[in-house]
Amino acid sequence: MLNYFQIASSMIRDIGMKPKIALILGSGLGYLTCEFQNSTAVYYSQIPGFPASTVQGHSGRFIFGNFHGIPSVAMEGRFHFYEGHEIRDVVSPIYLFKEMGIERLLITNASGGINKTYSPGEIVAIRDIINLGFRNPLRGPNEEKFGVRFPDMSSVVDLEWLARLRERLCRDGHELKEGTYIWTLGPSYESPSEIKSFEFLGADMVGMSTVPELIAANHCRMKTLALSCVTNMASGILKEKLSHDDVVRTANRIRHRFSDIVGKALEVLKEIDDE
Ligand SMILES: O=P(O)(O)O[C@@H]1C[C@H](O)[C@@H](CO)O1
Ligand code: HPA
Repeated sequence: MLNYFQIASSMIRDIGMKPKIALILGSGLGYLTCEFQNSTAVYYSQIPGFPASTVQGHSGRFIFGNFHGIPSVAMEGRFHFYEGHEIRDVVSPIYLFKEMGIERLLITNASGGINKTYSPGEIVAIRDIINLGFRNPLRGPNEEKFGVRFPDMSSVVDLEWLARLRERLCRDGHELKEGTYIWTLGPSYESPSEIKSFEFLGADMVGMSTVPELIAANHCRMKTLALSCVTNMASGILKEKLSHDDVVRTANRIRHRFSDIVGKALEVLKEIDDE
């Protein structure tokens, strides 16, 4: 296992800043780091033993900088199980962030909409998850320094942060929908019959990431918000075939709205932390 403490300490020392929040940027959503001020990049390949990112729309680097006045670090490129990584490696950034002293995490992703009230380009907050990947990143010996053997999963996101963001957006005349995200292994998209069965299970969105990250973040008690960009309706709902190029294109198309919501999520966080 990587020595997260050693890596985190040397990164913080070399960069000369201690981030307060970490962001994981999903497919096509890496553009948020353009808004970082005084930024420094650290490529995953510069970190000995760290996994490499292989997916189009995921650059494979950390960006450190000031984001909406908060010292932040963002992952441009996450690790997916389907890339061939071990499940523990998929969540290695979460424990690295924890060792940097970070208590807040904002996860983003691209997903397929199962709930027919959603439409492509809509941003939905994840309220709950279904682990259909049947992989758990906590399998194996428990690292007691991070968390307990059997973590409670009754709320995988920080409900106060979510409620405050919802209120804030409502004041501006926008509704923030909340839904359940189901994780499949990928990399093939789902079949129409799979989507019908996921709907029956209670899922609103489907994707190939995020669930392992939420389990690990919950394990080490990081307060997390998760925003999903519904880039397409899930398989079989509309006539169109699914393609990753379209996923990335839609994520890019809604960049202003996405960046506005993320900005407000950080603003409400400052209010919460100041209280
Ligand atoms: O990293 P995310 O979950 O945003 O990426 C989604 C899931 C697959 O990696 C890819 C499929 O288009 O986009
Ligand atoms: N299915 C799985 N993952 C996805 C999808 C989808 O329809 N869209 C974006 N990521």
